[in-house]
Amino acid sequence: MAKLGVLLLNLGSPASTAVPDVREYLKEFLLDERVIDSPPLVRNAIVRGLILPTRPPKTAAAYQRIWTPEGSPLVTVSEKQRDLVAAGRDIPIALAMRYGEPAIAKVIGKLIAQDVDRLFVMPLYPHYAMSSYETVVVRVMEEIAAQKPAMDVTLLQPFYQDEDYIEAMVANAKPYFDQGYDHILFSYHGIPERHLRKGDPSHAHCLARPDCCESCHPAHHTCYRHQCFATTRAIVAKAGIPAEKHSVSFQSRLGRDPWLKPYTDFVLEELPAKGVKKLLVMCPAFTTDCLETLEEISMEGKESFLKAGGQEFAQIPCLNASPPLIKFLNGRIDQWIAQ
Ligand SMILES: C=CC1=C(C)c2cc3[nH]c(cc4nc(cc5[nH]c(cc1n2)c(C)c5CCC(=O)O)C(CCC(=O)O)=C4C)c(C)c3C=C
Ligand SMILES: [Fe+2]
Ligand SMILES: [Fe+2]
Repeated sequence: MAKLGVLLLNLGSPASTAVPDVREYLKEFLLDERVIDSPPLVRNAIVRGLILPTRPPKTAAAYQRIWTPEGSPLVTVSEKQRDLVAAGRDIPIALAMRYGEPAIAKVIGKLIAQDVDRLFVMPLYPHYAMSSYETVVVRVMEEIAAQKPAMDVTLLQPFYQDEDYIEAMVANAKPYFDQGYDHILFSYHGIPERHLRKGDPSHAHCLARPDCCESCHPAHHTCYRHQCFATTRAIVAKAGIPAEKHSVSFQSRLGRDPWLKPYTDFVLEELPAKGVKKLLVMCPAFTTDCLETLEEISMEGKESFLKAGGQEFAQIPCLNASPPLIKFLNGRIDQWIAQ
């Protein structure tokens, strides 16, 4: 009989808000070839020469604004998700982070020490990007190849239009939708446009035309932009959000290269002039609240929207450790067990 185990994964946070810990975290994160995808010498020069000497104090200050007595929201809420999924199950449910702790190598080592030989790997990213889903899966598979190559592994695929995930998103957001709004902004983490083109197997489809993501194409299997639009369409259809009352934007860009547009920070400043006074922001790229939702959107974004003439602003919380998310994860685990 196979011994089953489940591994939940997310991005990870610094060990603390101290500048040296933040620098260490940014070093591991940004030296990842799937995050800054320049040739190694250039990547090293950019990260070690430009980013690490200047960015850590700014990032540390941002983390200080959201840090809780228990630690980073992303990590502590992920631990709650793990504990809730584990409750009532008699198989190991583990949690690891792509960067920082709990580290993938150690967590896989512990699962192997518990004799797990059939593993369900669950990256908690709804969408495929080489800088999120792909890098964590590649890292997990490298570690399994090194520690237990015979492991029987199943991967949870990006669940951007999974009906149960969409149902969870709508259930979680309903109290906010019911309060009324002028506009809902679906703000997704951005990626460089180059990353979309790299992931396009035809090298001719992604971003070749503005509506590339609307037509049928095999590139969409790995097209982050297409998948973000598909999530938005599905939520909008299920919740009955009018076409003229929502839009999509992309946040958190880094560096000077073009990233997916429109940029959330610009959109937040423009919306009040278009008559939007009461705004809801939803961030479906994140299953769990983190620096990018709690600080960049709920603090910085709110401030710039209000400064530009907006009157009411709310960020709809991510699914976090809510019953709808736990139900969704348990549904996928039950499906895998039954296979
Ligand atoms: C939702 C998936 C994510 C994608 C895709 C993604 C791409 C991506 N990110 C950076 C650079 C940074 N991201 C940072 C924080 C951060 N990013 C994600 C998720 C995705 N990133 C999360 C969940 C978080 C928050 C982590 C937390 O501890 O709460 C940061 C750190 C903060 C900062 O200094 O701004 C950086 C840097 C790039 C370059 C990129 C794609 C190429
Ligand atoms: Fe990021
Ligand atoms: Fe596309």
